[in-house]
Amino acid sequence: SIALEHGSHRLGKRTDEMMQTWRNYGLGQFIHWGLYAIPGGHWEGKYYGGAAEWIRSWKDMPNEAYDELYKEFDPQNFDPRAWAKQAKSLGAKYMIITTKHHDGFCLWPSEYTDYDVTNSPYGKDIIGPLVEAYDAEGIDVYLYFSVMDWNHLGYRSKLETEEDREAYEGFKEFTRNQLLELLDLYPTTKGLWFDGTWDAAWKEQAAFADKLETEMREKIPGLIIGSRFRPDDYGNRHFDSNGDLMGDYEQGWERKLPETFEDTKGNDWDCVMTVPENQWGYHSDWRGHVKTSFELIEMLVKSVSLNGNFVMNFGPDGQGSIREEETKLAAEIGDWMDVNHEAIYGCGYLDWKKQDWGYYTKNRETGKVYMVVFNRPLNGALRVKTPSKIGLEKVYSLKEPSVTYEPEEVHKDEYFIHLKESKTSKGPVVIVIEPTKEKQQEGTEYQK
Ligand SMILES: C[C@@H]1N[C@@H](C(=O)NCc2ccccc2)[C@H](O)[C@@H]1O
Repeated sequence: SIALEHGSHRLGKRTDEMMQTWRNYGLGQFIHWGLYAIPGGHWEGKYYGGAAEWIRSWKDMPNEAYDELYKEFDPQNFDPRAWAKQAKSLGAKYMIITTKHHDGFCLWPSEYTDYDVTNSPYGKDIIGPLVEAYDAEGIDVYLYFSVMDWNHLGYRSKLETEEDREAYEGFKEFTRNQLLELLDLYPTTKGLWFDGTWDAAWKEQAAFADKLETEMREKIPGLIIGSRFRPDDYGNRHFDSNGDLMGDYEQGWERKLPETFEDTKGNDWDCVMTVPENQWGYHSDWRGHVKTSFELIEMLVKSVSLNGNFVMNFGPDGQGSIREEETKLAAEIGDWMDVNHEAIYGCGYLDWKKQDWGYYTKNRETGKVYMVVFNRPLNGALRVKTPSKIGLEKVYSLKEPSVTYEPEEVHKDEYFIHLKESKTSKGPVVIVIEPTKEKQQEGTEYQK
């Protein structure tokens, strides 16, 4: 292996309480909110086809025009308690809020810049009331922070001249100050979700980032930081030059999902997902495919079945309202979660052979097995192959637990479970198996 000073500092998973809590969330809510919600993907009557939160980089949007938008930020509809209540009914266990996106505008009163909410007509802290409202609903709060900052004069994407390097030192100090300030102001935050760390300039900062990550972890013991923050000695993020995971979980699944357990390398991971194909900030004209609640539930279940968390994105509009499409999805997913959350919370990977009807999840505490059925076989017979000597002690549906199923053994350790579920059931049906205790399959303990 390659000698690294600033590579991964831990092999294997974190096993402490805060990480176990993180591992058992299942479902999270991402919120992308900021000045980009004001133009909402349009400028002077023209439609911007890129991601709405990147509109400042659009050739038809003069930087000067974008940089004046903070003078219009006055979201009178902003209601953090309503947002938190909606997240509760969705069934989200944690929420990630953009404190500062790539444009550099800060939703909290920062001592280190004037480019923040206190200098907008709104004039008040946004992050604090959100943290308070979500804490009150029992939803853990994580802070999204973009290292890339188009507003700061010291920011550089690459370091070419001596002047670049001097300016960038100031930018690094500014970045450190803002991060420590956020942890001081919002000490109940459970972790940081970093973004905008792909620049060559940042990839040269292994030592600085390593020291800063240590400082942040000292400020809030147990703080959870993913693989997208710091580069190793050779500029590698997510996995260091020896292939070991940086940070506490893999943060590489943005708008995509792993297909197999092997794709996850056995690590903890999250998938962050947009409702349209590629809009995080508010865009008033969603084009292309907009995901249905059925598709989002399948992505959620697939994530949990592979030991990941699924984080669904919301992009409130310029006045602070949650758009109706997202409200509708939150209600539909919430209704399904009300009945089936037992197959999500505290659940993870089960090493039984994947079948066509859908996904298995396993409750890490009870060992109960959940069959989440998305593809009902035409003959209604769900095939289940168990590891040898594991039987199906008790089988029932989460929706109607009183109705038990008698599995039909069609081969050794292979059964058919004949679905009785009424065809009208909305969304995937979940069948619960309480496996016999003959012998807990070796190896599944590791998957925890
Ligand atoms: C979570 C999302 N990340 C931001 C983004 O720029 N993603 C595009 C991207 C993703 C991975 C490598 C480079 C660039 C988007 O604006 C969202 O904030």
